[in-house]
Amino acid sequence: MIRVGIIGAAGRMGHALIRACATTPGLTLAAAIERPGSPAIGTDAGELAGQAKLGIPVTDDLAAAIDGIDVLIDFTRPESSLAALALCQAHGKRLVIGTTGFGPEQKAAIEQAAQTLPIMLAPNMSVGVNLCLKLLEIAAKIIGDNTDIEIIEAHHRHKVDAPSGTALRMGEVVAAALGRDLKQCAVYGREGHTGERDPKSIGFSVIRAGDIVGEHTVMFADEGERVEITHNASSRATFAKGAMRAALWLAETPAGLYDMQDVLGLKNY
Ligand SMILES: NC(=O)c1ccc[n+]([C@@H]2O[C@H](COP(=O)([O-])OP(=O)(O)OC[C@H]3O[C@@H](n4cnc5c(N)ncnc54)[C@H](O)[C@@H]3O)[C@@H](O)[C@H]2O)c1
Ligand SMILES: O=C(O)C1=N[C@H](C(=O)O)CCC1
Repeated sequence: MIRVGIIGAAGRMGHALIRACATTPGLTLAAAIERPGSPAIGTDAGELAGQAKLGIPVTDDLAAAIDGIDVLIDFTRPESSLAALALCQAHGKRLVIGTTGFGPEQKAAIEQAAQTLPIMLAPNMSVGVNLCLKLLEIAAKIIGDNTDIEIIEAHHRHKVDAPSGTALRMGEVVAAALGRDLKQCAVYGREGHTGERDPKSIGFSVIRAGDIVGEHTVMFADEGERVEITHNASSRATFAKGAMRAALWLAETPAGLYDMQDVLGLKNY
């Protein structure tokens, strides 16, 4: 049995992760961690996630819990992920990171830690989104240079980072397939007198509304036709299932920085 720790246990993803862990053969929940001061501290992780009691009380002390786990799953905030990363490094624990919104220095710290630790970092753990990343690579290579590329994403009102990690990854995949640098060609929203569209740009548009779980469309638009690749998530269970798959995979994998394409065996497609 692989012993899983879930940090961010009281969050939207935390609940979905606790439920998924309880029903995944080969995994057992060994620790549920929340931020100090969270009203969830001391509650039973199973009950917190709306399920039967699991006998695992939610704690704010990852340092005390870490020796009892094999893989930590983190869906929190970048600063918290980095603090958890430092503890995982100190204790040699594998880490699945679903948190989004990392800056360049934070990404560099994760890359550095992955030299000695197995880490899986992915902004979206659904199979469907990872299939879309492959489709985007193909579409970009075939029609990307002749079309206007726009990425549109929509998420719930509580999301704190924009564009979504998934939208940014989609932009990176498309830019790489076209030999462009996303830092140079990305346009984040438009307002006022913008001038005509730069044909080499990749545009991003963001919607935050209600309880939208996660929607992404990449548009390749020409005169007379356009191709759209769309993924709509209707439940967080799809991300949680991917995280469980990643934990099982990472438990058998040597040090390195991996993404969901590695877990799903999509790298060489
Ligand atoms: N990779 C994916 O497939 C995927 C899917 C969904 C969400 N996400 C990302 O996961 C993250 C969390 O999303 P969410 O909707 O669950 O957010 P949320 O705000 O509902 O949950 C985050 C939880 O982390 C907890 N937290 C914050 N700081 C902490 C700390 N220092 N120690 C322990 N716990 C701490 C918060 O109290 C909260 O309960 C976001 O970055 C989001 O973009 C990724
Ligand atoms: O709910 C969120 O927050 C999500 N964030 C991820 C992202 O930023 O791409 C994935 C989908 C849900």
